[in-house]
Amino acid sequence: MGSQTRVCPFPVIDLSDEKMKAGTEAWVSACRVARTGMEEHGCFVVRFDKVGESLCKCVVSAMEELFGLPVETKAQKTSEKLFHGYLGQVSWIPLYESLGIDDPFSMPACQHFANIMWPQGNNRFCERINEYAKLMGEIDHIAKRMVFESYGVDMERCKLMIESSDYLLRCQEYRPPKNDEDETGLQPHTDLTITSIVHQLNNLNGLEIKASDGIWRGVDASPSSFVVMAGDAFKVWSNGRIRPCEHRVTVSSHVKNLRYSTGLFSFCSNTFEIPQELVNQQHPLRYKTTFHHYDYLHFFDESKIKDLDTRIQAYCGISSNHE
Ligand SMILES: O=C(O)CCC(=O)C(=O)O
Ligand SMILES: [Fe+2]
Repeated sequence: MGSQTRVCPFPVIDLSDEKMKAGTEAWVSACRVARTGMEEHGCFVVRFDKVGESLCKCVVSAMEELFGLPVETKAQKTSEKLFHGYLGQVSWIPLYESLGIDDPFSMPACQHFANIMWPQGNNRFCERINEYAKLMGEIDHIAKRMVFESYGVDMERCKLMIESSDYLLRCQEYRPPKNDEDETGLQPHTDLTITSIVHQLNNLNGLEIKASDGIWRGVDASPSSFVVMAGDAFKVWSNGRIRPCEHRVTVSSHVKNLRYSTGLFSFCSNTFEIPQELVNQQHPLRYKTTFHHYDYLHFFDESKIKDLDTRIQAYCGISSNHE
């Protein structure tokens, strides 16, 4: 499974390419690829070799150590923010377990998390997670710069969005299905984030994305392959141009190992405004200009509206132009 190579069905940007520097031709064309990927499929794939196999292996062992803890210990990571705490032992997604590490670029924040899991602390865990999260952060920042640039939105606004973002590293473990158990790891959904950077950490496939033609397609796992997905908030930011990425996880019953994946999720810590550059005659303003991200999470939690467009429209839509 994991080592099969197929042609990637989604646009790919090679960040390991030396020529990929702001201002170069390669960069300008990558910006276009990023935007097209976001508008058509809600995602693009980046090749990024800075994480590398050895850090990947270290993070996998950190995950094994973390998820090997008793459920009561893991359940101590709670959060008032939706999907930021421990999620596991859920009847409709029995294969899935996850834990969120808030503010993972900060070493003290990683230590705060580790102290909940290991009262005596766990420096090795913190160092690995912190190093890994910061590298994923680089991908997040580059991806956002590319999208902003391709829309001609002022780079200062991009900086502001990055600076006013809260990051969460969600660590996920999926066990293989038993006997005739269903292979569903996670049901189809879009993330509530601005962007989510997803990494299939231990080389086991499972992530599937609904492409623009409506067909579910898998993304091959590799240590250097990361999927940049648009979440609901990015659709609002783009005044409806970006399509949030619809994805799901399927865990093959042929594989006997646990599957580990991570997601670097970004949320706006307060409010953002839809850039003026994205509003014109062809694209009249579709949403209230100011978007309050945590309020949206709260709205989702209360309303439980599953359909993405209905939920965005109900939360901040201003016209009757449904898609
Ligand atoms: O495990 C994966 O590959 C994706 C996880 C995911 O979609 C999520 O946590 O929202
Ligand atoms: Fe997701």
